[in-house]
Amino acid sequence: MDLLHYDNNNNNAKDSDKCQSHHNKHIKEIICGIVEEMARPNVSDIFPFLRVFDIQGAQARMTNHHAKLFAFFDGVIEGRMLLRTSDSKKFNDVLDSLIDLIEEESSQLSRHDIIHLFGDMFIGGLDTTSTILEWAMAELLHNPTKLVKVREELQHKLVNFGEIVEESHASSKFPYLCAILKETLRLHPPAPFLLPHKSNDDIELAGFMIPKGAQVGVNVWSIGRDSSIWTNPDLFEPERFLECDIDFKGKGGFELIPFGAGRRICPGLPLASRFMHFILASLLHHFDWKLPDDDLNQQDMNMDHKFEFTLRKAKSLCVIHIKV
Ligand code: HEM
Repeated sequence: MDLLHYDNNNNNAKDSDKCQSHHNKHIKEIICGIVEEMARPNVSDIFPFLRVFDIQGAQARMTNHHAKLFAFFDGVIEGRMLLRTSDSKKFNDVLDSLIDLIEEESSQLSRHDIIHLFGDMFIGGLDTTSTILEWAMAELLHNPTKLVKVREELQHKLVNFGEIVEESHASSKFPYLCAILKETLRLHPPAPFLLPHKSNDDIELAGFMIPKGAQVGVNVWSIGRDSSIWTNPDLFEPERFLECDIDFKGKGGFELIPFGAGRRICPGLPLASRFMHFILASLLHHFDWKLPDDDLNQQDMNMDHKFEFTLRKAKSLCVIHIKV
């Protein structure tokens, strides 16, 4: 099921694509603005009494970005509702299902809720998912033997046996693909400090006193590279996950928690997990990949991080796809 079609009214495929790509660009710009703002150091986080003065203008800019984002979703919902009444047209995407819910008698969901729900989903899900896929592709191009191995796994299961794989069986059917994503999340967690948490009380943890009200960040990037937990922590070795049942669902151990753990674990985890596996498998199965000529040697690839709110590649990945 699609999340939402922005283009409610276009029957012409070409115009519809154009409109969709215009909206994609617009929404990407807004989300980038929000994510950049979240990453910018703010003196009010250190001296909370300064918050009311908004010295750096962060609050004003953030309010502006959110107003644009909410206006955008409001426009999409408005268009869709009109279309449903005038043409009885339905797209059967998530938006349609949510509108069905608000139209139910005594519904507890409002249009306002949908706007905020989409806000959460897009802010929380867009940059994180695309970043992890970029890193997974970059690691595979940087380690071509692993690229060959995962493509063989997909080829073997999908072509030779023509298998249709149920999502719930993905990890047993494609163990190497799953291991690649775990290894990518270990080395390049999109949210390297999770989201800021705040302690409700004074608490002593591992010998450290965390005072009530302190802001706490969990450095999952560093947990992922801790040599007391992982052998050769800086190497990309998906094989390490084939022999053990470590998962990223925040249950059991805490050595791999790119989505957080416990009560505030990422609510988008099930969706993100499906997206990541499905998109990566599709990219690898349907295309061959190579580096552009001037960057042919995979050892020379720039694999540095850019520490922002999400842990992006310092140099965006540039690759050539060849349809197979
Ligand atoms: C690879 C993809 C993703 C990663 C690595 C990721 C990671 C995270 C992390 C680390 C947190 C904070 C957890 C904490 O505070 O302890 C979080 C929160 C959140 N994520 Fe995700 N996320 C991903 C995809 C998504 C998707 C696809 C959605 C929605 C469709 C989403 C929606 C959210 C929301 C709404 C929150 C805030 C939850 C709260 O305030 O309690 N995320 N995510």
